[in-house]
Amino acid sequence: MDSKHLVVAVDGPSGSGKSSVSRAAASALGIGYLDTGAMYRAVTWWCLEEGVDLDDRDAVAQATRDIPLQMGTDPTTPSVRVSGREIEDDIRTTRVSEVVSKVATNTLVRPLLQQLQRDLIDRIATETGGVVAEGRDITTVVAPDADVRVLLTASVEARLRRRSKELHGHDADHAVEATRDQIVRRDADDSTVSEFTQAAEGVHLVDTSDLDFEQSIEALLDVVRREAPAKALV
Ligand SMILES: Nc1ncnc2c1ncn2[C@@H]1O[C@H](COP(=O)(O)OP(=O)(O)O)[C@@H](O)[C@H]1O
Ligand SMILES: Nc1ccn([C@H]2C[C@H](O)[C@@H](COP(=O)(O)OP(=O)(O)O)O2)c(=O)n1
Repeated sequence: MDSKHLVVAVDGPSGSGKSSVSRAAASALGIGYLDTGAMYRAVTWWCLEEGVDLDDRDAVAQATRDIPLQMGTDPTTPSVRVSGREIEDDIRTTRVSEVVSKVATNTLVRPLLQQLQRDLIDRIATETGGVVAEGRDITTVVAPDADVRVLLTASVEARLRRRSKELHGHDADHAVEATRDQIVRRDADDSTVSEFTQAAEGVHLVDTSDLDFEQSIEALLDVVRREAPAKALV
C-alpha cells in the first residue's frame, strides 16, 4: 500500500481472537476497524427476517445487493445497523451462527461483499487515518496489498475453550454443541471458499494458543511496528 494510511489485514479461524484482538489493536493505533464476518452475519440475519431461503443462492445474492447495511467503524463501540436498527447482538446468536456458512459459502454473495469491504476499507482509512480489517480472506482476496497482513491462529483446544466460555454466558443450554458446531463444523465449511489455515506468502503467522489476551494484542502490534514503522504510531 502506497497511501499514507495504515491498512492492517487480519484473518483466522473462529475463536482465534481475530475480532477482540483486532479491535484492541485498532484502538491502540487510534484507527478504525472493520469486522467483515459481521457483514456475512448481517446478510444472514436479514434473510431470516425477510423470509429469504438461505439455500436459494440467487435470492440471497439479491438480498446482499438490497440490504440497507451500515457498519460501525469505531473499535471501541461495535455497531451493525440495518435500516437504522442496531443488530450487533442479534447477529451473534446461535440462530445466526448455525447458518451463516450458507451465506459465506455462496459464491454469488462473496464478490459482492468483498467489493463492499474494499470500498469500506478505503473510506475508513481515509476518514480515521487507517484501519484494521479482519475476516477469512482479507489478507488474500480483499486487501492483499495491505501494509501488514497477519494470520491469527490458535489450537482447536484453545479456541474451543475461549468460545465455550463466551457462549456459556448467554446461551448455556446449547453451549457445548454450539461451540463445537462453530469451531469445527463451521470452519470446515468456511474453508471450502477461503484459505485461513495456512499463511499465504508475505502473511505473518501469529499463534495465540499460549498467549493471553494482552500478549496477543502486543504480538499483533509488534508485527505492525515491524512491518509499517513509518505508519504505526504506537
Ligand atoms: N489470546 C487470548 N487468550 C484468551 N482469550 C482470548 C484470547 N484472544 C481472544 N480471547 C477471547 O476468546 C473469545 C473469542 O475471541 P474472538 O475475538 O471473538 O475470536 P474470533 O473473532 O477469531 O472468532 C473472546 O471471548 C475473546 O475475549
Ligand atoms: N471475510 C470473511 C469473514 C467471515 N466469513 C464467514 C466465516 C463465518 O462463518 C462467518 C462469520 O464470521 P465471524 O468472523 O463473525 O465468525 P467468528 O466470530 O470467527 O466465529 O462469516 C467469511 O467467509 N469471510
